[in-house]
Amino acid sequence: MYNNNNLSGKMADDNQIINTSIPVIDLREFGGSNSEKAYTKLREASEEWGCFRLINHQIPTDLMSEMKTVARSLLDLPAEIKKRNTYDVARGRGYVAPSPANPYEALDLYDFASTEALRLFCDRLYASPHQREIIEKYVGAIHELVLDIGRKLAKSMGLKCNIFEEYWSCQLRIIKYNFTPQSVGSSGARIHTDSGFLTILQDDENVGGLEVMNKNSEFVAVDPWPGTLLLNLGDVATAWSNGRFCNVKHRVQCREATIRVSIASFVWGPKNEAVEAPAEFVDSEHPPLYVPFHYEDYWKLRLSKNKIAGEALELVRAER
Ligand SMILES: O=C(O)CCC(=O)C(=O)O
Ligand SMILES: [Fe+2]
Repeated sequence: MYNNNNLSGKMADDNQIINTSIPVIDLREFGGSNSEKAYTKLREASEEWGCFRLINHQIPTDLMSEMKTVARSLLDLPAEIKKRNTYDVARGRGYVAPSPANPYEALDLYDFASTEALRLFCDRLYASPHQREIIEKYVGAIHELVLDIGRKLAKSMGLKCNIFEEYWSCQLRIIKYNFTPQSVGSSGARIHTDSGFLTILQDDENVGGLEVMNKNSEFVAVDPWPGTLLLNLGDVATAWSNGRFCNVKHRVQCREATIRVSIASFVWGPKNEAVEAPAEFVDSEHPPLYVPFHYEDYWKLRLSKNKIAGEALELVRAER
């Protein structure tokens, strides 16, 4: 997640966009005759890119489009109502308002697996019974997918556990970019890595602009692909895997003067435990790269140092 206060502005450099595609992971290939290949592909995508398109997943297409409609209508509510979206007043988390310099606005549902958090989010925004039902179904389906991906990622690395078995903090964020003719060519979300382990992104089905960085530090455009999801790995994934998983750098560029809506489901970190590489990833050739840390402490550190593109991991490096 990036610093909400400083998202926009033209990019200083004029990075070239590369015309290749990010890896595609087909969930139907797991368990069938291509299963072994599918796990290898998943591991390679996670190590080399830290992101991939997920196709043939179990979130129904209808639910995805209904959720998009709900997201749009909540983001279209009057500002006074959207401002009621707070879950942590002390830290200022909740509704992010757009400003002339910043075309981005967002509503947050922290802890989407909690019925109480869901109820509060809906109550504060005066969501209709239908909207509540859709949000509840959507976060339920995303939660199932998170668990499935946690099992598959672990298996792809030769582990038997489910990474997200313990209680992990998670957050649903619905985002609207109010792109105007003046914002074309500028940045809607500046370059960042996500601070947690995993992000499941339902990007806009029509409006592009999302770009991810490959291993050669080139930006690759992530074109819309309706019905699919984009999975990103963040800083916690890099720390947990003892440096094997890539925390993908990405940004959103304004390509056209239109509204862009995306829905991000973040899986941040274990609630009650430190982020630490499993013993299987550590040996004399692979000493621990990072000290164990609690996600919330890392999040605060990242924000206070304004290091949002993965650099904050240097601050939790183990001594050599
Ligand atoms: O809106 C998007 O497509 C990406 C959003 C994003 O990267 C984030 O919220 O961390
Ligand atoms: Fe992101």
